[in-house]
This record gives sequence, C-alpha cells and structure tokens, in this order.
Amino acid sequence: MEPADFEARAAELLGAGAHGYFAGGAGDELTLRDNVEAWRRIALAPRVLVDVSERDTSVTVLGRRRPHPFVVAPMAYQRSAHEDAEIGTARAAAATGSTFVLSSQTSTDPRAVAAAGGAADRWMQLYVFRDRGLTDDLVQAAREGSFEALVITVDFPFGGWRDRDRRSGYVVDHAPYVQLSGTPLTPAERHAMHDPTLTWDDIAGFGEASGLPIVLKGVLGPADAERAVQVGAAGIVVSNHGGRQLDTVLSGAAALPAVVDAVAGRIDVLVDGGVRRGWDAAKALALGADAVMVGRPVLWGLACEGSDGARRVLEQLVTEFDSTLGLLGCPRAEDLDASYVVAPA
Ligand SMILES: Cc1cc2nc3c(=O)[nH]c(=O)nc-3n(C[C@H](O)[C@H](O)[C@H](O)COP(=O)(O)O)c2cc1C
Ligand SMILES: O=C(O)C(=O)c1ccccc1
Repeated sequence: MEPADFEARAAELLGAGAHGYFAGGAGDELTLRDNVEAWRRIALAPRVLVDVSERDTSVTVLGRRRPHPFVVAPMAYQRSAHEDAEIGTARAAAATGSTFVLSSQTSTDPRAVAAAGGAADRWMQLYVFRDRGLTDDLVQAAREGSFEALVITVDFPFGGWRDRDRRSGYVVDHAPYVQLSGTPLTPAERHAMHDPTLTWDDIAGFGEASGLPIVLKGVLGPADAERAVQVGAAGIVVSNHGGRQLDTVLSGAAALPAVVDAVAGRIDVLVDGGVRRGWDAAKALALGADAVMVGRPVLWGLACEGSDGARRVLEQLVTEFDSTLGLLGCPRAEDLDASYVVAPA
C-alpha cells in the first residue's frame, strides 16, 4: 500500500466512531475542506537553469537547525488509531528527523514517549484545564521528558460543534493519560475539561513556571500575532485546528501572509491545516512560514501500518519537498520567498 492509499484504508480499518472523530471537522466541514483546497489554489512559479544538483531542505525553528520543515501536529487519543499509539508516531518522527508534538490528550505517558524518542526533537502541547493540577502535571512531565517547548493551544476554550461525533456517540475507547474519571467519556465531555477563562494575561506565567519557550497554537490574525510577540511567545502556529473548531473561519494558508507581515521576523511562525504534499510545505515557506505541522496524514499512516506507516508518510513528504526545491529552481529551503508563488486572484 502507498501512503496515498492510507486515508481510504484507514476509513475501512477504524470503527465509524473513531474514524469520524479523526477525520471530521466542525459544522458543515467547509473549513476542513478549504484547508486542503487553499494550498492547491496557490500556484508555484519556478525558475529555470539553476544548479539544483544539491539541495538543502533544512530550516531553523526555535533556534535549532532541523533537517526539514515537517512537524507532527499534536493529536489526541492515538491509541484509538493503532496500538503503537504515540510511541509509534514519536518513533516515526525520530526516524525521519521530524519534530514531534505530543498532545495533552495523549493515550501514553509523556515520559514513555520521551524515552522512545530518545534525543529526537519533541514539544509538549498544553491544554489549560479547569483543574490546574492536571495542567501542572503535564508541564512537569514535559520537563522530566526533556521536551523542548510548550505549545499552548489557544483556539479551544471548549470544543467546536461536531456533527459526526454527536451522531456516532463515539466514546474514547481507552484510558487517556490525563484521566477525569473511571468512566469512558465522549470527546465532547472531555473537551469540557478546558478552562474557557484563559486569557493573554495567563500566558507568560507558563513560560516562567516551565522554563520552556512558549509556542501559541491557533492564531489566525495579525492583531493576535502581535499580542503573542508582546507576551513573550517564541513562536506561533497559524492554525484553525484542522477545521475542527469554528466552521467557515479562514484557512491557515489564507491567514499566513498577514500574520507573517505583523510578526516581521521577531518570532517563529508555523502553519498547519491541509498540508498534504511536499509542495504544500514549499508554498507555506514561500509565504513566510518557518515550518509546517502535519496532522491527519500521520494518523492515517499510524492506523494502517502502525509506526512504519507514520514513518512512510513523513518520508514521502520530505522526499516530495526535496524534489519540489529542485524543480522550483530554489535549492535551499531557506531561500524560498513570495516570488516562488502566485496567490489566487
Ligand atoms: C484527531 C485529531 C486530534 C487533535 N487533537 C489535538 C490536540 O489534542 N491538541 C491540539 O492542539 N490540536 C489537536 N488537533 C489539531 C492538530 O494539531 C492540527 O492543528 C490539525 O490537525 C492540522 O490539520 P490537518 O489534520 O489538516 O493536517 C487534532 C486534530 C485531529 C485531526
Ligand atoms: O479533538 C480535538 O481537536 C482536540 O484538540 C481535543 C481536545 C480535547 C480532548 C481531545 C481532543
């Protein structure tokens, strides 16, 4: 099976509830679809007669050189996709030089994920729960597991309106690391753990308490990007949460240019949502992103072939990205700029 077949195969392998939860989005899923289409609408504009015999896919993010711009997005409940779960995706990331982001809603103890990932780059995604004890425990685990940064997700005061989950009645079929009670809960019940009173005033405190750089995930506009700089974030992820929160919001691809302008190089900018091909990542970098997060494709690889499947998805993205640099006539990823893309009219 090719990585291109994983999405369809995962739909056959997974139960309807888990599949709907992973694949689905908010409302009519217009943003879910637009995330993918927005990258497709941007045209690449190649240059010719450039020596592309050697290419450099590396980028610098949070002050560290990384072999390529692909970061595995934080995704909840990976044990529902495959028994390899987060250990499997962390190993796949480590094997491909991808930075791995562990979800707060991990199925696996963060310390075990850290042990499996060894010296590879990993960040901890943080949800701020009403029960701050649970949040503090994750911060502590991040420190013990040598996680390099805290990715605080800021677009999730509570869960979006998700028809697929309401219809399926899906309940999480394993005990996640952060437990609420002994009873299995629906995603909506677990989404209600989040603290909806969280504001900008709280952010710097997490940096101080953890000693780790803070990345704010879920920023879509230039004013919020400016505030992220002001509160001392080291980076932001331009994201609409994979179309899972508020339907009809703009795509990461559409939001990116104005955010990049506002940030003006002061902090790192990542983008996610609908990155499916190596050339999508090239477009993101051309529009000023420093790196991209990839979500569902990694999950489909995990569901089909466990850790090996997730690794194959990441390998293919890196190979496609490398080939894009060559055929675009821009052999160094860090030289990508707006001259290599034509935005839709
Ligand atoms: C099944 C699933 C679970 C997710 N869980 C989390 C999470 O726990 N924390 C978080 O910040 N984002 C979460 N996200 C959002 C992803 O990190 C990411 O923003 C999004 O999936 C990127 O879009 P893509 O799937 O189109 O690549 C989740 C996404 C999916 C599909
Ligand atoms: O479903 C999600 O998108 C998500 O981020 C989440 C949030 C809380 C619990 C589980 C998943």
